[in-house]
Amino acid sequence: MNIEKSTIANLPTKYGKFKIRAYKQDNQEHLAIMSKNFEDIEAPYVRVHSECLTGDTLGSLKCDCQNQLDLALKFISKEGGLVIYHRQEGRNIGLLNKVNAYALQDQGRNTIEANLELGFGEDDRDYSVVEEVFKDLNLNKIKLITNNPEKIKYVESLGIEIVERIPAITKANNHNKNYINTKKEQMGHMF
Ligand SMILES: Nc1nc2c(ncn2[C@@H]2O[C@H](COP(=O)(O)OP(=O)(O)OP(=O)(O)O)[C@@H](O)[C@H]2O)c(=O)[nH]1
Ligand SMILES: [Zn+2]
Repeated sequence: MNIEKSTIANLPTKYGKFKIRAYKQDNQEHLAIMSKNFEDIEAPYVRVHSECLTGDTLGSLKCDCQNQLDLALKFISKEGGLVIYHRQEGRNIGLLNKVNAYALQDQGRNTIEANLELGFGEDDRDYSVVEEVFKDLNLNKIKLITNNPEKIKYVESLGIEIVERIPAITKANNHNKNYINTKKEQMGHMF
């Protein structure tokens, strides 16, 4: 696999001081956001956060992404570990298609039905860059922050030991409760 990686730089944030390294795979650029001391931890906390421009940047209430990112960065800054910011917008259908999916959701489709109606799978993400990040940073034992059983399965398939799973549950609102319910009922997410 052809992966290009940056050198490591400092990134002071409102959450604390992190180090960052960018990874480029095909046309997607991803980021590892690491707490200062994570190399010294036997099993660091890891969050794989898939990009959601509408949530992460604009504060959309249609999903729980911004709250989950906020939770992960606070937690990792305090407890040690890393967030992999995985640039696969809209479960990897891209921003334009996600907006089309949102328009279908405005007409009553749920998050899965909208994707299928547009000719995509319910979740088209590919996590192969995550394997490269784990190798690059010598991670073989982690504590994974997620509700998503697919992420757990993927990490375990790499031979990485998950010593603990930390739920990424945040407060729901009127706009995202159906979305969260669909993830729970139809995608097996552990809420
Ligand atoms: N296609 C599509 N993508 C969405 C929608 N809402 C959020 N997303 C994308 O879904 C991804 C986040 O997925 P989630 O299901 O919230 O969470 P997860 O990463 O699978 O699982 P957790 O680790 O438990 O948070 C991001 O890439 C978002 O852009 C939607 O309605 N349609
Ligand atoms: Zn979102």
